[in-house]
Amino acid sequence: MRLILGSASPRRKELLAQIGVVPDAILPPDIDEDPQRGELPRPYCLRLAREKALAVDAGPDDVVLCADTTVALGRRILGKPRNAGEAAAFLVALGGRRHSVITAVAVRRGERLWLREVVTAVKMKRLSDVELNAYLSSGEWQGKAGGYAIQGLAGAFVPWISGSFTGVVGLPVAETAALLAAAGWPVHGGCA
Ligand SMILES: Cc1cn([C@H]2C[C@H](O)[C@@H](COP(=O)(O)OP(=O)(O)OP(=O)(O)O)O2)c(=O)[nH]c1=O
Repeated sequence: MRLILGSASPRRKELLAQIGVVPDAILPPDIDEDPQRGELPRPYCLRLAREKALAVDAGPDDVVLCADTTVALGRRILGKPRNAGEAAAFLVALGGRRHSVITAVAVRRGERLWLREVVTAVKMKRLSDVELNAYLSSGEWQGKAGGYAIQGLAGAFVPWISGSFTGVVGLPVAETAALLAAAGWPVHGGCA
């Protein structure tokens, strides 16, 4: 039995390491991340996590772990911005409001699949032009859903969250540990 992390995200690898889990292999899946017409954020996020887990080439006894993080502003899905202009538009839309960050985690072993979503409410303050421009110049928005990373400079813009901090960063570790255990992968809370 091997543990395969199906993710190109360095954050997910680090968050797994935080709970003492080290994958045997990292095989990022390549799937189409475009939302379907009219698709809502939560079903979208669950669908992507599932599709990622199914796209990883693994043996029948291997445990595959994948996740997807989606920022939802009401019914709107904010994915990874394609450029700085789109990141700016996302941050302006998020400023002064509450939004949700959904992370869906999928664990697969052979034909069996365990799926779980974790939704966290996040409040972002309204950014001044100086803050917005400094953040865009930092480049930290790149590759991040919603165009920000709470674990970096944007932490200064987030006065409040309700839910899972690790879920916002990309992998809710408590729920992930439970899913891995359900699939038969031993997680010992740091004693692995
Ligand atoms: C909101 C938020 C997102 N993110 C990141 C987590 C995810 O890596 C990314 C959302 O993109 P995802 O599509 O979930 O993941 P990914 O493309 O980085 O990696 P893979 O599909 O191979 O697993 O946004 C943060 O790091 N901090 C945050 O505060």
